[in-house]
Amino acid sequence: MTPPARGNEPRPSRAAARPAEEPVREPRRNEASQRPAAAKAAAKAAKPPRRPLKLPTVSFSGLFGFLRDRRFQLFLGFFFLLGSMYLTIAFVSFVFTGHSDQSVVEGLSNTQVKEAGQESGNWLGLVGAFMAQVLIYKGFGVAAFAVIPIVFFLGYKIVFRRPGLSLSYVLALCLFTMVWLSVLLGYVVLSLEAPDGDSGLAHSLDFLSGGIGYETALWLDSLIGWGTVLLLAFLLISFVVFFFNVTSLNLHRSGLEDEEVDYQDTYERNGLGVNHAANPTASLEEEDEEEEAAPLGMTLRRVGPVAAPAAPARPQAQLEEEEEDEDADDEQDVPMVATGPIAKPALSVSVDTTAPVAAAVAAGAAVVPLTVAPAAAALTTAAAAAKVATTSGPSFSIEAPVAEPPVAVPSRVPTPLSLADLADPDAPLPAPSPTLTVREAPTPALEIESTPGELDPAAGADMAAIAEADEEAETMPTVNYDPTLDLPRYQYPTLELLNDYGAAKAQVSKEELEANKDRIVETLGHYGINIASIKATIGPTVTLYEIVPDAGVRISKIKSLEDDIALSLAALGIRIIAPIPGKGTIGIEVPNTKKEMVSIRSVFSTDKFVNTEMDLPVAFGRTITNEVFVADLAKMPHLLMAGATGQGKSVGLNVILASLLYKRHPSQLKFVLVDPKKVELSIFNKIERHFLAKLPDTEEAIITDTKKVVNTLNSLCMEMDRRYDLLKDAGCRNLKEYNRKFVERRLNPKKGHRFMPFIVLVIDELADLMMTAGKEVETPIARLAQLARAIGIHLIVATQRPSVNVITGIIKANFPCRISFKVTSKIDSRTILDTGGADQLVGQGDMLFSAGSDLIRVQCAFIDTPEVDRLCDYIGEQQGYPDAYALPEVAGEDGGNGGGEDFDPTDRDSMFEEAARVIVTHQQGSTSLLQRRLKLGYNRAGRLIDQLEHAGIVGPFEGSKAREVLIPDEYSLEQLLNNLSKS
Ligand SMILES: Nc1ncnc2c1ncn2[C@@H]1O[C@H](COP(=O)(O)OP(=O)(O)OP(=O)(O)O)[C@@H](O)[C@H]1O
Repeated sequence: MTPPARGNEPRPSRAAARPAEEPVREPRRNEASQRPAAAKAAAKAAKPPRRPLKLPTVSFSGLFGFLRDRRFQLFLGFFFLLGSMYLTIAFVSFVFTGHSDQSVVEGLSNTQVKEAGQESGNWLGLVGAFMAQVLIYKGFGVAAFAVIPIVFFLGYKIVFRRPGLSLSYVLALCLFTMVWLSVLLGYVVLSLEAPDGDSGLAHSLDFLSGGIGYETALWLDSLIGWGTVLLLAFLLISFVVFFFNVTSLNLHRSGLEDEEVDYQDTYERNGLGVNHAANPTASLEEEDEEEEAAPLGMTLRRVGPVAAPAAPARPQAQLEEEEEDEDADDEQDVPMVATGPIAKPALSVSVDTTAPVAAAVAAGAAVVPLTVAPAAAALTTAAAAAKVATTSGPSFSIEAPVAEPPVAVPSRVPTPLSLADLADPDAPLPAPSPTLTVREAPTPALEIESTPGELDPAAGADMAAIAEADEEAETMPTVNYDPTLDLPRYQYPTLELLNDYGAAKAQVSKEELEANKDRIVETLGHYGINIASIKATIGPTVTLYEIVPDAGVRISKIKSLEDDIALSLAALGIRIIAPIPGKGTIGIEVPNTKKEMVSIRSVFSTDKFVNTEMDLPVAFGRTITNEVFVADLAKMPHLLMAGATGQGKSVGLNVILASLLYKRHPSQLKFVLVDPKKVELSIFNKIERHFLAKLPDTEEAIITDTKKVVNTLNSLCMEMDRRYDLLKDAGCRNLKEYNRKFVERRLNPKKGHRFMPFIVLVIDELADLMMTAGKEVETPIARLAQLARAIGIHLIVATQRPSVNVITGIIKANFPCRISFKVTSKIDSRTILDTGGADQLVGQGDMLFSAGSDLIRVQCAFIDTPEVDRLCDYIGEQQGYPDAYALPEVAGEDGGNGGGEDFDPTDRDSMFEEAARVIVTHQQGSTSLLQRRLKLGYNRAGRLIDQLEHAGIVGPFEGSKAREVLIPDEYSLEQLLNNLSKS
């Protein structure tokens, strides 16, 4: 259902139209008119019939071509602006002079204009009096003032070309207000009338409603009587519901819903009409028609070079070709699109500091809704808790944070301890020393070293390109491009799609805590290790006991007792952290007897996730201190996941995908899903036209066949190659900078530039691929992992078998961020994390997240298959792109990037030789150079570069640098081309 591209419209170019007009030029007509009629007739008979082709072409664009003339637009725009002023003055004047002018206007047919004008009292003369009379007195009463903003807005839009409210938005609002208000006032006036049909007051007020308002009210009154009031109320409510897209009457809306409203607002500000309800059946053509029908200067969504909303998934080549067809001055005429939400930079990992407040609150009051007032209550409760802590007995104390910000608090009970219980002065206090402190304090924010992938400026800096890009910047329009306008009605998923498990139940009793503490103290005591103090922090899966040993005790001694302590506690999954980094204490993680399930909804509803400014935020779950753990995939920049079968990998992958689907618009993110197991990711098929990318001419977007995986990986390498070329051309160091520049319209789509979405490649089972395709997949994965960070391609690779022949050295070296669910042996744990510990996890989503030196234990959130299903249905049922996002085509079965010997010369592009000459003349092996010089689309230029590589004209891809040109001069090239054609 691709709508006709702009460039394909049967619109004659100016050059083509001119010769067609020549036969009817003035001089000939004059000559002809001077001849006698008979001679004229003879000449006419003798003249060969005029060829139909010579007739001037009559087309819409030809007829209304003057509308594109900026001078005419300005003329019209100022006409409206001044017109609105004129109306304002005339209307205000009517308030004072309307009564006296009434007879003048009504008697116009019998009076001379000059006379009538002299009689008229309106400040703007007879015309002013007439307009006010028609619009106010006969029309809509005072509500007719609503015409003024319409006229003003029309002029403003045409003159200033500013993005913002759309005309349809203002029209709908003003017209509704005008009609509704005049009928309401009509009804009021009617009600004030005496039953005998007249009343002085009503008569003096009847200008309020105007004739139309009064007559309509009268008609309604005779039809439905008092029901008129109800009808008006109903109309008002309906209008508000549709106009402001009210979907919920819940005043205590979660943050995520609020955010949707923000997006909505953005759309409205962007001039996208008023009804944003998802309309899965609305075709893209319809949208285009709407735009075409909009009056001059109001086609805000016709964003020219790139925004063509109806064909967003079109390959860039097509876009470019369309653009080539545009008139040269089209660029100036391109109407603007308002700024939309752009991904902002963010820290890579953050921790939800609300959790401790939640914990404290939850301990005192079980459920705290997501409103500000309860958050304040949280503070009060937390303060009370702190007070309790200071007054508690010497052998058992509780710390609770006081100064937490009043933020949204998740409705859950993160810790089983009841402050009320513990504050009870009569409660029996445990005797043994040392003191156990149950701590619900925040841990310091976890930060992964920010390693934004950047092109080496020295290697890639092409100063000429940068200068050129800057030069372009000056000539391009300054209004911003909004990629989300591709699918303006897209609704972000809501929390309602996810299961609500309610507030979690208390899992760890005070007795359990005390018993564990006693056993730890006792066990260590057996080995002569005395403890100064011990604190417990309760998490969803494990409780962390933090020990401060007596002075002089060696840490390595405690570490060596790990197994003994585990034995004496009779618990699996004990992990000893000695020392806890940055704290100088020793941590012993003991699994809780009853685990708490962390629902995805409870994680997604937190302030941390809702308000995150990360580019690709992933809410993994909760740390052992109950804090929500959100990390930025864009900063990781790739992720390796391992875990024995049944330990939560698939759920973990779904959590990652769901997080990204909740936070990104389809125009900003694409997934390439590789699922050798064939069943794990198939559920995401439904969002193919929104979020998936695939090779052209392939049926399924989710790749299950190894051969296709190789092609897809090679295609991604090509995409990476092209993106690097574009970045270099734009003088940008990473995707973010590039997209910012593009959004600001400082990059020219005619030169191949485009808005680039993030691409996330997910491989669900690497072991399978490595066994069947080995090096063929290892090499492109490693290349992508090494180089793709700066250009927004991120990899998530999962495997059941973290053995060294699957996670090879080269793969591992390029995945600094790793996640391990429970694995079966310490060796596996070392393979994936470079340290033990993953073998000690308790399963069911218990995981270790490693980012460089940090190792964080997280209980992965749980998302069930029906939830994923609902999420995908919700997105899939909305209007999407015509097809999945097209990855570059790869030349042959082997992917086109390698296999030089198998190259088939007959496959060469018809522009091969020309491309070779361009490359050799400029001594620059770049795809974008070919695009510019030969006016080619992306795919074709990319293919040409591959063919040139096969032919030995350019060297292999070198990341940020341009490819090396292997032929020194044109003479050598001609010889080579001769040889090639002979062979
Ligand atoms: N975060 C979690 N919270 C609670 N339970 C979980 C969690 N993750 C997984 N589980 C439980 O473990 C089961 C297995 O999880 P999952 O299917 O993700 O394992 P897997 O590692 O992908 O296994 P395989 O590799 O065989 O596909 C789930 O059905 C669920 O019952």
